[in-house]
Amino acid sequence: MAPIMNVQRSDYRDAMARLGAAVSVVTTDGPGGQAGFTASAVCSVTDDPPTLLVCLNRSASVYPVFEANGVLCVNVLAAGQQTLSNLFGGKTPMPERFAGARWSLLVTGAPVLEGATVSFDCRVSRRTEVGSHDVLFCEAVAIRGSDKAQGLVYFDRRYHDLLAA
Ligand SMILES: NC(=O)C1=CN([C@@H]2O[C@H](COP(=O)(O)OP(=O)(O)OC[C@H]3O[C@@H](n4cnc5c(N)ncnc54)[C@H](O)[C@@H]3O)[C@@H](O)[C@H]2O)C=CC1
Ligand SMILES: Cc1cc2nc3c(=O)[nH]c(=O)nc-3n(C[C@H](O)[C@H](O)[C@H](O)COP(=O)(O)O)c2cc1C
Repeated sequence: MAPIMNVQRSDYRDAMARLGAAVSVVTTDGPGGQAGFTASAVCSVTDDPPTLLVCLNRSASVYPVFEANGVLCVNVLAAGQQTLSNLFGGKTPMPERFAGARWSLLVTGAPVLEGATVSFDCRVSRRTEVGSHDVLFCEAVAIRGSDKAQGLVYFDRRYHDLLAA
């Protein structure tokens, strides 16, 4: 493939499709109501204080809800949960999204997904605007993991189960 020098949005998206990533359903609940969306833009920042980041498009219908609540739970999807990724990936009404799985609570009240490989229950400690997105820095106040769940990766615009040997 020839190098691209003047990078357009479509070039960037095609290139990012080559970067395999975990897929999470990020949820919230509180005074702003209940909401959730699918995110691949999730990354560890530092372990002290335990902080990860989530990038959220300001034009997403869920944006004002996350802004109002200030808490969220990053639920990393397991093999076989790609249906949930599509359900939370846009357009579907919120009650329908949550009806697709079973949920519990940890500390903040944000919904914690049953069967996720791991869930990070967080308070949003800082946020910054970059282009179309807000980068939410999220401090983990509780974590719940599953030893049994196998991973799920989004690569080349498709889902791939990540099975341990
Ligand atoms: N960071 C984000 O906001 C992401 C948004 N999406 C959305 O999900 C839908 C389906 O996506 P794909 O099937 O992966 O095809 P696509 O061609 O829209 O995206 C390919 C890749 O580009 C990146 N990307 C897409 N939209 C982006 C955005 N607005 N800001 C920053 N990075 C972006 C992601 O890494 C994505 O996997 C699209 O509507 C897309 O906008 C998907 C992945 C990440
Ligand atoms: C695989 C996948 C990954 C996504 N990653 C992100 C992301 O990291 N950040 C984001 O703002 N939106 C991301 N989206 C899009 C949101 O999930 C979607 O915009 C959100 O559900 C809100 O849609 P709505 O405005 O119809 O409610 C992703 C979608 C898919 C299918």
